[in-house]
Amino acid sequence: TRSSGKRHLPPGPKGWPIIGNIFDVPKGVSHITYMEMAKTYGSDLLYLNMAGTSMLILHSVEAVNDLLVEQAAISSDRPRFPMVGDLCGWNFSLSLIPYGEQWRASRALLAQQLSPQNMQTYQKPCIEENIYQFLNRLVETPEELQSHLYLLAGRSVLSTTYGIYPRDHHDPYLRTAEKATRGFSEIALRGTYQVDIFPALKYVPEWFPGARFKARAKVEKANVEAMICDTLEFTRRGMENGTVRSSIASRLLEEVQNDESWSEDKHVLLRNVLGSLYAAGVDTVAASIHTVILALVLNPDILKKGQAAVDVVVGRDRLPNLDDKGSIPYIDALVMEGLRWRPVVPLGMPHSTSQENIYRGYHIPANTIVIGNAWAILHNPATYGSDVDQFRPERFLNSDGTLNDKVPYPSAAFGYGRRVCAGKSIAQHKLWITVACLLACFDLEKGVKAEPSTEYLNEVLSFPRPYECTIKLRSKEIEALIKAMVEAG
Ligand code: HEM
Repeated sequence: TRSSGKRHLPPGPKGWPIIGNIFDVPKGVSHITYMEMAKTYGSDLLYLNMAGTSMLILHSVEAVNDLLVEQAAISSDRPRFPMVGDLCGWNFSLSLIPYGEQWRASRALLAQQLSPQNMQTYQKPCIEENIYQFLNRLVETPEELQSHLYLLAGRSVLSTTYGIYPRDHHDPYLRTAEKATRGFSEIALRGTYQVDIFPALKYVPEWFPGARFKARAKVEKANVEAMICDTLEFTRRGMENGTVRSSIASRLLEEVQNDESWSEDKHVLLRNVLGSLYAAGVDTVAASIHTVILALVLNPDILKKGQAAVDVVVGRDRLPNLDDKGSIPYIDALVMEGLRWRPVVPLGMPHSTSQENIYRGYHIPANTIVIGNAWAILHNPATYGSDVDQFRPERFLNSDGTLNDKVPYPSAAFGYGRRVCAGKSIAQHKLWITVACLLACFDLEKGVKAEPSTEYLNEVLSFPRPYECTIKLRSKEIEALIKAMVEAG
């Protein structure tokens, strides 16, 4: 066992002086590498020293529950991100802000807006309208599945958050938000920037040789500011001249008008919370849906079962809506299996400890980065069966087709403890209605040119490499139903 002074650290490779284990860990995200490394130490805890920063990777539900849920009071901070946070300006974002008063106030604002009551009144009609538009686009240009999916996910966040309803990919608000978010993904990829390993570099001036990262950061910062400010300004102006539809922003701004204790600080808080949602809630949702579509294309028998399950409940005279959620367990099983089989954030978001701790006799220093390896948890044969690498929704079902509550929900896909995904419920609704509607309307088949690749790109998020598939309407009547829903919306 290694030690820090006299105290024992959890198991992990020995490492070099100063740089520690930097070279033991490949560039990019590496959930499988960590899982394999943990196995070689026969431990669900894996400790690495990243040039002086302690990192602890958890590989079991037990360790995650003990450290990130039970001890959330000391493990809900975030590490600092010198490049993406300090220099590119993402520190405002709810996903990155330190654990404290501002974080608490932000989560409270969202919890209130995303409450079940608000979900029924405000989010549900908006989510449904977006999905029917998406189906209509798929009827017209099925070969553009990928870009329709991103438009669906982006439009859905912009409309529920700000009342912005982009018509197409050229919408300026959509483009600005996409640009900022793409920048985030490129920059946050571990190992891309030296300043993340040696934070003192952030003080070197822009003209200094090798400081090109500072020029990049300036451009990114401008994109981020445009994303969070222009959108809220759209809602504010729209409210003044009565042209904007209700949204999370408009309802919160209305509250402000009646709140005498409202201050500039609270306004900034509101802007920042809302500005956090696009980056957190677009690619995650699009990638999760993409995974289920890939699985359906690869498994025609599962597609058929899903279609039959929807048809029995919904019939052929209407499209599914969110009131059907709860009565088609096969769709729940499909969505859960997608989240389990290929979790979008396989290593979750890193937490950080705010004080030192002893766990199972091991010393865990203050400011240790704690990562829950969702992939390892969701691919544990003891929980999900020996065929964990297969896509098999039936694992979540009893033989009579009802949900089997003995098989745990793949909650690791949404993170842990107090920092658990703030959009978990809204995301579950979006995934459910999208999968139900796709099955009701289309036959999804392999493309003619090539077998779909099952390869995933593991960047900040994990998503399928684009694949070819054929999307055909199940009948002419369904096209009429889709058109009618779009016109009604
Ligand atoms: C399938 C879709 C989604 C997945 C798999 C997902 C997953 C995650 C994960 C793993 C985290 C980190 C949790 C942790 O630190 O332990 C997270 C955080 C977060 N998610 Fe999601 N998410 C999804 C969709 C959404 C949506 C639609 C929204 C909002 C509209 C959203 C908003 C957030 C926010 C604001 C945070 C930061 C929470 C904090 O740090 O306190 N997410 N999400």
